[in-house]
Amino acid sequence: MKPVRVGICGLGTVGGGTFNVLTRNADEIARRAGRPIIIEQVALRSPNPECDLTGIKTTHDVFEVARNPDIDVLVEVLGGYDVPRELVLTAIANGKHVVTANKALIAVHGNEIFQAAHEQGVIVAFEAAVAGGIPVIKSLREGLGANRIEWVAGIINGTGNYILTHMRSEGRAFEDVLAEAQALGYAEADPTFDVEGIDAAHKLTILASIAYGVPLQFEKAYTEGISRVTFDDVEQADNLGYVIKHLGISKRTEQGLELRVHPTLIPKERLLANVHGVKNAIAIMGDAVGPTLYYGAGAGSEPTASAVVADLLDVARDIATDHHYRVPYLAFSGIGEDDGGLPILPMEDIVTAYYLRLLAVDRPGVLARVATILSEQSISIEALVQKEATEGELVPIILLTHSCREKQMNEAIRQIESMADIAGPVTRIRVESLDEQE
Ligand SMILES: NC(=O)c1ccc[n+]([C@@H]2O[C@H](COP(=O)([O-])OP(=O)(O)OC[C@H]3O[C@@H](n4cnc5c(N)ncnc54)[C@H](O)[C@@H]3O)[C@@H](O)[C@H]2O)c1
Ligand SMILES: N[C@@H](CCO)C(=O)O
Ligand code: NA
Repeated sequence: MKPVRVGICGLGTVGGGTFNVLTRNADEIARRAGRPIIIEQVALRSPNPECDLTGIKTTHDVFEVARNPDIDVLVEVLGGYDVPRELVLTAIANGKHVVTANKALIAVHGNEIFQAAHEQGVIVAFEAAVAGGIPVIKSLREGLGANRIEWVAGIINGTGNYILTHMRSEGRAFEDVLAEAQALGYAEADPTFDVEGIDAAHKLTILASIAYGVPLQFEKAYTEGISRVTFDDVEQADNLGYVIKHLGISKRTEQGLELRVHPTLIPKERLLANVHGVKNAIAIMGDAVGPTLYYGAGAGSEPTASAVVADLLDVARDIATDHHYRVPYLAFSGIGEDDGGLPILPMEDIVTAYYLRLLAVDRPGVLARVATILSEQSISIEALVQKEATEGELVPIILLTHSCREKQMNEAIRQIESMADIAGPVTRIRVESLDEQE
């Protein structure tokens, strides 16, 4: 059987892992694919000490790979938006299949890329782009194909979860743990993508398109990161029986789709609350199957390579199939031009419970006024903790509310922040009690 010839563009964390897994497991992979998958060329800027390139054709020009007539599949593992977009479109125009780990590329330029690929009849596969080594795209797109998906919620940024885990378990500072995650190869080239929630929003955008058959709409995702979560919030949440996790959440409602990424309080006993370090987990609710959970390494060299190589196997198996009969890029037939009657909802319309932390002057009547403001917005309080203050100091007040509309909470926070006896901004962390164990 003719081998499938691969060109790898980028030999960093993921590219290096892909090179090594493909080389090390070549025989096993060939038996699975029914033909050998060989590395024909590697485009790199600098050597990767983990990879032995003896006998491999190399280049510094990634576009040489996209135009190389001896290559069947281009693997894009550079990172970024612009060069990868041009590279992938060039490869597609040259009739090559594409495998990428780049969620920024798919979330922002995916609609255009899939259209071009469809016209050329080539495959674009991106399992590594969401939750690294966890085969969540395949599970959602194929394994859950019978279901109407009700919600998807998960920890989908390894770096962020690594930081929250080590802040909680060791009381370490944010910057210190971030530097460690970067050294381990988990973080994006620009780590603000990890800590400000952008990377998770890219991934959630992709998951929502596959779950509900809507076009990729990254620009409509609500995005909030973990950079403002303090050790005090982590401790307060712990005292109340919760763990703070950074979640991507997309729920189907009667009005449309929620698409939001933010720190979230989760009850300690939930499975998602017990996903630590660089591990990711995604809970998906289907109407037929019920709740399901996918867990594993969300970042790192070989775990991510595991997904890249699995996509190469799919390409090797599907290469001879008429492209009209292949699994569609985003699971639904058509390139996602129609939103199936599911618009993405503005953040003001979502309904959730909240954790609030306020700093108040220790004076009678402050708490009563806060309670009145909340009740005027029809927000009821589930729990309240007021810490002891020493004379003249500000006291932290912690509140847990029942569910309300975000719009009402915005108004309540605006009024609370304008009270003379409240110092500084109110911290707000949303609470989710999604029952993935139901
Ligand atoms: N690191 C992870 O755990 C992980 C997991 C899933 C997905 N991803 C995604 O995989 C992609 C790669 O991430 P990474 O962590 O391997 O990054 P990296 O920085 O370790 O590797 C990227 C490599 O590409 C090279 N490169 C960049 N532009 C180039 C060019 N024009 N020509 C030749 N080489 C070029 C860089 O020199 C570098 O070696 C990104 O899109 C990232 O979001 C990473
Ligand atoms: N920077 C990403 C890599 C995996 O997509 C993360 O930490 O999750
Ligand atoms: Na994956």
